[in-house]
Amino acid sequence: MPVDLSLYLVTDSTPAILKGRDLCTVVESALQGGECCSSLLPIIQLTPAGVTVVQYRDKTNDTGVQVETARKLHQVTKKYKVPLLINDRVDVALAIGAEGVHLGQDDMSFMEAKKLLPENAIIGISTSSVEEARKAAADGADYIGIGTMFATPTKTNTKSVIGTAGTQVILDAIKDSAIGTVSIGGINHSNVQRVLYQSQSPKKALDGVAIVSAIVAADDPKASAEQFVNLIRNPPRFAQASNPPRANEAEALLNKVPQIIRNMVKVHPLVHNMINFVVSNFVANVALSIGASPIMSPYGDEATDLCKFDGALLINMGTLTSESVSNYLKAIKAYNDRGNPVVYDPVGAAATHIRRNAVTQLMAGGYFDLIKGNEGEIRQVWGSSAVQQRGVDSGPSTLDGNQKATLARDLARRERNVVLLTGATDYLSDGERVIAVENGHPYLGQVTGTGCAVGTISGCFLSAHRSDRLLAVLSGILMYEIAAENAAAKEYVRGPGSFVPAFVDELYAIRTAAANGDDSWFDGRAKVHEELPIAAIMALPTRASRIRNPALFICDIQDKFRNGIYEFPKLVSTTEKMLRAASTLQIPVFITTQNRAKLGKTVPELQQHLNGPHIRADVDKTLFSMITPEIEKLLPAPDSAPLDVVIVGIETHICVTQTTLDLLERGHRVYILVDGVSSINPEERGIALARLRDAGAVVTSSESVLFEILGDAAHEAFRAVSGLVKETKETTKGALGVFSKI
Ligand SMILES: Cc1ncc(COP(=O)(O)OP(=O)(O)O)c(N)n1
Ligand SMILES: Cc1ncsc1CCOP(=O)(O)O
Repeated sequence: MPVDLSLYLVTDSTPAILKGRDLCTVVESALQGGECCSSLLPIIQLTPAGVTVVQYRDKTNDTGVQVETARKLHQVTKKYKVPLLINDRVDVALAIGAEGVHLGQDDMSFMEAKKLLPENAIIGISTSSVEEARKAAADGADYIGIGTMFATPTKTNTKSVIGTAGTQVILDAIKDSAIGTVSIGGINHSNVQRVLYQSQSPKKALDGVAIVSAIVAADDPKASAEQFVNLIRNPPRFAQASNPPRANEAEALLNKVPQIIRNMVKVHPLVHNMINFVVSNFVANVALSIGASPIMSPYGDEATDLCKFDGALLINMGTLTSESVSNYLKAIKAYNDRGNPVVYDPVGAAATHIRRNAVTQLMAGGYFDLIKGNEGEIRQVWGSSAVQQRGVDSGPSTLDGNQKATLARDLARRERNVVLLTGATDYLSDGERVIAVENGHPYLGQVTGTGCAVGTISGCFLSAHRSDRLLAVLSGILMYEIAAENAAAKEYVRGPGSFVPAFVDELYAIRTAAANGDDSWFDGRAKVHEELPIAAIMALPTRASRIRNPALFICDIQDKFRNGIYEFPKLVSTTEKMLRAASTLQIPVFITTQNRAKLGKTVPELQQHLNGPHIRADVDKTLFSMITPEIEKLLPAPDSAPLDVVIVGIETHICVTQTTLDLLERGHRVYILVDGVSSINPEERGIALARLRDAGAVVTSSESVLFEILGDAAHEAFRAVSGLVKETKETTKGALGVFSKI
């Protein structure tokens, strides 16, 4: 049955939220938030007019009180012609004749509830992953509650906090279904528009938001509901229409750049820098030299006044302190509320635990018009689990140009903003267009602050040119990088030291030329082209880091191969050790055989270890890859919980290779045990392992993996596993002796 989910009120009877008030009175007040229109509408409204659904969620009272309260609430909701759903309790819903129920993953199944409830009852299901959402849609649920959007004190036992990015993935996965969708968790007046805007996938958007505390705990629930209705009806102020690429996009953009620079100089924008202390002075001088007005203020409360100058805010977390994040969040809110541009430079994003957390908090806490960073930083923001960053440098590059372009494009698409991935070539994308810029000079990499200044410059251009953010940032980078080339070409510039003053002079020279309407400095100088990204960043190899979610894959260790495969018994002994450890640690095991009828079963030495609940599959196949449809069905979706697949078996260059590539392609991480894989020709091993390492797999040893899974000598299985390692030390040595020479 269709249900208007736009403003979905979930009740809470805990004293901290209800504050001694009567629940029915609070709910009635919230329902009055749309009273002007609701009496004209049928019981299931199709236009948002105040609270559109109420869910009675009571975790404290016993059944008798719940039935009594639900009955009273139903009187109220009926008056406002709004459906009442009961959380968890089908029996309570039946007792009072409620319009439906909301069920969690651990509650009565959809099918059972469907059997018990009347034909037209509304049934909603909580989901936090793609599989749960797909299942609810396939079962025929009326809507899904997707969450938890943001961590919230109202429900602390939530399975996962998925944010707008996770919600978007779920919406995308069910884009072909008509099922209703509502987001829940930590949603309030200041983030509701962003939740709706940033969660949207190209083909499916949220139908509404479910709110507990922001309405039930509000001093004035009616005013709160009214405010939600207004916010839900309008896009956030920072929302922008997309600019789909046209033919010759780079050329079309370049034609506009001089004009954009002239305009920026004329506007003389203010740029509010919350920037690291190392580069503050240099960056302020750069901003002045291009004709902007910099102010450096790390004090979040000051932003409420500063944002009124309608300039841009730069968040550069280069010298993070314990107070930085809360100050940033205040400032971001002030600029977001006003619709003024915010630039995020996640300096050193992957370097430390504190910085990684700061990235998570800031990404959840506000909207950034531009995210600018090097490869390591942008990968961290994207959510790669294994970024290596030493200090603030990018760390070793793992992506080629095309992959960088794809990363920038996909992050911009996901966040619905603009992303600049900096490096010798800069990749700039708004989620549709990707522009590669090859201007600049190596001296820029030798002077502290030159990267940070790009964030500030971008802010200046974003605030002066609002209609096309990609064009604004492109103009800023070109002004900056051409000035660097001009400075480095001066005969008195001998290195980074003499480069700095020359660079500031050249920025000033371009600014002066632009102010005089002279664009000759730009003629033929831009080294810019359009980059066509590959399919999707999901296809990028996910480099493995720490093993967190292990699974053991045993590939085709069958009798018929015994005589042909190089050092077969040693591979079997490694596999036996891994199977025994998997049983102790209850690691899920997936086994395949290739054409069992012809090539025989998994070898007898391993058979005794192939029982138990952790043995998830034992599949015969003709495919070379182990990722058969049967096994694929059993794997978790990588966006919810990528596996750390430890693989052993044969042949390295055929079935092991194809399994590894399939797993990487699906976003899982793969660890190939050098002492557990073999081929008929030993030379094939080295070639295949090198290829798979390039593709993103980790080539390692059985013992190393076992200790990594344990992680701590205090692990309850430590004694058992270390005992096993000791017991098998001779066979391990033998296997390494032959297999480690790759
Ligand atoms: C609309 C909506 N979505 C999700 C939930 C959470 O339900 P559940 O997972 O069953 O957790 P509890 O509410 O039982 O704590 C919900 N209630 N409503
Ligand atoms: C019931 C529930 N399920 C996931 S989060 C949540 C509580 C949401 O409460 P609030 O709107 O106060 O953050």
